[in-house]
Amino acid sequence: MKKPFDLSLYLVLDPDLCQQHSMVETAREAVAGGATMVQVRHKRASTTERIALARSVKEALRNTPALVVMNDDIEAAIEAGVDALHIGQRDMPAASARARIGLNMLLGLSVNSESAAQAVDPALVDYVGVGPVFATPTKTDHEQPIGFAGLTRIVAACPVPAVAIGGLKQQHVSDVLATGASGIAVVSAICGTPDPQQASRELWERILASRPG
Ligand SMILES: Cc1ncc(COP(=O)(O)OP(=O)(O)O)c(N)n1
Ligand SMILES: Cc1nc(C(=O)O)sc1CCOP(=O)(O)O
Ligand SMILES: [Mg+2]
Repeated sequence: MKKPFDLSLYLVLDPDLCQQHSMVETAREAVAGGATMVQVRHKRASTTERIALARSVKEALRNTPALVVMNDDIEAAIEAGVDALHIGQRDMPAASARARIGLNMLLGLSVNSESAAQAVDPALVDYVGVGPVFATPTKTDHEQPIGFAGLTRIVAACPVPAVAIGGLKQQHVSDVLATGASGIAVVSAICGTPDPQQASRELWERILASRPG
C-alpha cells in the first residue's frame, strides 16, 4: 500500500551542506522540528552508497510519520524500500518509473511549466515538485525561475498536489502556501544551518500560522 503523504515541509538532503551535521543527523533533527518528508539526493554517490544512506535515514526516522524519498535512482529506491521515488522531466518517463516501482511506492515528478503540469498523469504520479521559484546556488543546472506568479499558474494546472522548491526560505512560506501549493521543499534553509531542528521548527511554525483555521 502507498503511504498517505504530507508535503507540508519537504527536506531535500545535500551532502555538501550536511558536513557539520551529517545527512542522517540533519534528517533526524529536521523531522523532530516538523519536516514531513525527507529526500535522499546525492548526485555523486553510487547506487550502493545511496542504498546504505537511505537505509540509515529510514532507520533514523523509523518511529516518526515522516516519509523517505529517493531522488533519481530507481534501483536504490527499490532496494532500500523507501516510501517514494522522485524523478525529473529528463530522468525517465513517469510510465517507465511506475512500471518499475509498482503500485506501492509514491512517485514524485519535477515540473517547471504549465504544459508540463497539464501533461502529468495522476494515474502514474502522486505529487509534483514545482520550481525553481527563485534561482538557487544549490542546484546549478536548474531551469528558469518561475516566481510566485508562475508557481500559482503551474499549481493550478497540476492534477496532483504540488510542493514548491528553489530558493525558498522562512519568509516565503505564506506566499508559497497562498499559491495553492501543499508545501515547501528546501535544502539550504535547513541543511548546513547551525541548528537544523530549530530551522525546521521555524519553517513549521510559519506553515501552521499560514494555514486557514
Ligand atoms: C521535491 C523536488 N522537486 C524537484 C526536484 C528536482 O528534480 P530534478 O529536476 O530531477 O533535478 P535533480 O534534483 O535530480 O537534480 C527534486 N529533487 N525534488
Ligand atoms: C533540488 C532542487 N530542485 C530544484 C528545482 O527547481 O527543480 S531547485 C533545487 C534545490 C533547492 O535548494 P535550496 O532550497 O537550497 O534553494
Ligand atoms: Mg532528477
